[in-house]
Amino acid sequence: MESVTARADQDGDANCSVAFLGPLSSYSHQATKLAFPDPKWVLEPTGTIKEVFDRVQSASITTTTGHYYGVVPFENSTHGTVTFTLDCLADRANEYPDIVVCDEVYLDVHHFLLGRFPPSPSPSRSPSTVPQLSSSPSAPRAQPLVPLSHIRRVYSHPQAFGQTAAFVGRYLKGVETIEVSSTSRAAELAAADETGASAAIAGEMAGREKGLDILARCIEDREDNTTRFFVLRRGRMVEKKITPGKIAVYEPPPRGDVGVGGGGDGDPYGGQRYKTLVSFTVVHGRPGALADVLDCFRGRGLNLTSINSLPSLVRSFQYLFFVEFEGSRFDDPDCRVDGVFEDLERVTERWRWLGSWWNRMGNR
Ligand SMILES: O=C(O)C(=O)C[C@]1(C(=O)O)C=C[C@@H](O)C=C1
Repeated sequence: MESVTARADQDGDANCSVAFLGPLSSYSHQATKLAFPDPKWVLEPTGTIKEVFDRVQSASITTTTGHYYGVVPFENSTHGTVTFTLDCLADRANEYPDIVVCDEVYLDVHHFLLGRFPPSPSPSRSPSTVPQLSSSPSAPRAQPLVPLSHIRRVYSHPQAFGQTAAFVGRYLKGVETIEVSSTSRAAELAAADETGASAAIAGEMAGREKGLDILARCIEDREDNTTRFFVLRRGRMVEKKITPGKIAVYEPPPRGDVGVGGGGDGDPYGGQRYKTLVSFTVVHGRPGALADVLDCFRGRGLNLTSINSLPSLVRSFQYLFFVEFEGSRFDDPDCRVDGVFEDLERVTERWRWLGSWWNRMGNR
C-alpha cells in the first residue's frame, strides 16, 4: 500500500516511519496520528495487524539512521482483547524476537452506519418509519436516521461488530454481516456497491472520505467505548530510565500528559506511571502453578492491570498467559520489577518481557 506521505524529515532523517492497519481513516490511522502528529513521520498503512509486526521486526533501521514503529489495537473497553494482536505478541513461531511495546494510545471510538440513503421516499429524519428505541438495558443507544429496508449486507471489522451488537441485533436483523480486515476497508466496500444495498460500520472520517451517507450515528453499545492501541518498536535492549517525553530511542510526542502520576501513598516510587507486559507459560498439571506466578506480583507489591490467555498451541487446552502490571524495568529504584523477573525465572516454564512504557490511562 502507498504511504500517507512520502515527505522526508527536513533535517535529513528520512527514515521515520510508522506502520498501522489501513486503509486510511481506520481507527488505527487515527490513533497513529495522535501518537505521531509531526509531519516528519511517514505513516504506512498495511493490510493486516500481522503485517505491522512483520514490518517493525524487519525494519533495518538503527537509532542513527532513523526509526520504525508500528501501531496496533490491543483492547477495547466494550468488546475486549484484539486477538490478532495478542496472537502476534504470543509469537509462537519466534518471528518477532525483537519487538517490544514502547507506548500506548487511548482512542474514543464512535461507530457510524454508513451507506446510501434509501431510494424513496426521500431521506427524512422523521422517525415514523424507523423502529423506536426501547428502554431495556440491552437496547441500542441510537436509532437509524432513515429506514434501512434497502440494506442487504453490512461490512465491518469483527471488533466493530462486537462493539455495536445491540444496534445490529435490533435494526439489522436478517441482514448479512461480513467481516473484513478493518472498518475503513468496510467503508471502501460499501462505497463500491452502486446498488446502495451495502452498508459499513465504520468511523465518520472513513464515511466522509468515501462519500457515504450517514444512516445512523454513534451506534456503539456503550458511550464510553474506547480502544487502547500499543506502539511497537524493535529493540529489546534495556535502557536506563524513562523520562516523560523521552522513552529510550522512542520520543513520544508531547500529548499534554505525563502519565497517571504516581508517588501517591500506595506507591512511593511512582510505579503507576508506567506499565510493563510479560508473557509466560506454567507447568500445566501442577495445581497452583498459575497462582504461584500471580503471588510473585503480590509479593513484590506490583499492581496488575490486565490478564489475558491464549491457547499455547503446544498441546490442546494448555495456555500462554499475558500479565500487564504497573511498573517499569527502566525506572525501578527499589528493584521490584527486576525482582519479579527473577521470580518468573523460577516459577514459570518460560517467560518473556514484552515492553515497559509510559502509562497514558487517565490522560486521554
Ligand atoms: O478497523 C479499524 O478501523 C481498526 O483500526 C481496527 C479496530 C480493532 O481491531 O479493534 C480498531 C479500533 C476499533 O476497536 C475497531 C477496530
